[in-house]
Parts: sequence; C-alpha cells; structure tokens
Amino acid sequence: MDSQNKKGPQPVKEQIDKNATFMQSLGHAVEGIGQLLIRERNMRFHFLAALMVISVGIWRHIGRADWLWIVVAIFIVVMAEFVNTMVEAIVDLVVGDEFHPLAKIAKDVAAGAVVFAVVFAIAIGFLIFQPYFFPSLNNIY
Ligand SMILES: Nc1ncnc2c1ncn2[C@@H]1O[C@H](COP(=O)(O)OP(=O)(O)OP(=O)(O)O)[C@@H](O)[C@H]1O
Repeated sequence: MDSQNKKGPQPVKEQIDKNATFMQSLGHAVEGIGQLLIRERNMRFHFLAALMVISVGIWRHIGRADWLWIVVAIFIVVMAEFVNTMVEAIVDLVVGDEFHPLAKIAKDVAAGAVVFAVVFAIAIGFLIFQPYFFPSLNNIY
C-alpha cells in the first residue's frame, strides 16, 4: 500500500527493529504525540477548551480537589483521542481506501469514545463551575 494516502503524511523513517535506547523509544513516543496533533483537528478544540477551563479555574481560585477532577477530565479526553487515532490508523492500514462495515464500526466506536469522554468532561466542568456562575441552580442536587 502507498505510504502517502488520503489520511495524511506518514512517518518517513523506516525502522522496524526494536528501539536500541531509551532516548530512541522516547523520540518515537514524541513522534506519536505529534501524529495525534497533526491528524486530529479536534485536538485544537480540546486544547482551547482546556485552556479556557484552566484560566477560569485560576480566576475563580478553585480548590485542589476541583483541579484534580479537571486534570482527570482533560486526561481522559486526550487518552480517548489517542485511542481514536490508533484505531483510525490501524483500520486504514488494514482496509486502505475500501469501504468495510467493520471498519465503519471500529471508527465510529472510537469516535464515540471521544464523545463519551467529552460529555464526561462537560459534566465535571458543570459540577465544578455551577456554584460560581449559576448559584440559583444550587438546590437542583
Ligand atoms: N474504510 C472505511 N469503511 C467504512 N467506513 C469508513 C471507512 N473509513 C471511514 N469510514 C467512515 O467515515 C467516518 C470518518 O472517517 P475517519 O475517521 O477516517 O475520518 P476523521 O474525519 O479523521 O474522523 P474523526 O473526526 O473521528 O477524527 C468514520 O467514522 C466511518 O463512519
């Protein structure tokens, strides 16, 4: 299969043997993070959303436990994007440009995992910031 397909640029180095050093492993892991940023345009949106939430958290002086939940929410969204990107790459590797119902299921489920993580993050954001911005809702739970 052509290594340069509609799914965007592929890594140019052609190493397939084991990494010789820790630094080499780390370098490839960093390349993996780079691929996430290149291939997933939604990452820009996640990054902006995280920046906004962190700014508001600093502004409202939220507590340590709230910060912990925010870190967990950001982590889960980013991990879901990692999984989504892995699934997309593996599916494209296996089926190429062919349509396959199982490829659709794999990609749709992976995308669903991202949506699920984002809904979780929104729920966390609501629970943390509601008392600051919508105190009238305090008695709903
Ligand atoms: N080979 C395929 N066979 C069947 N359906 C496919 C295939 N490739 C993509 N699809 C469908 O097209 C959708 C989008 O494809 P793909 O995930 O590659 O694009 P994307 O824009 O990078 O997605 P995302 O926004 O989730 O990152 C998939 O969710 C799936 O429904």
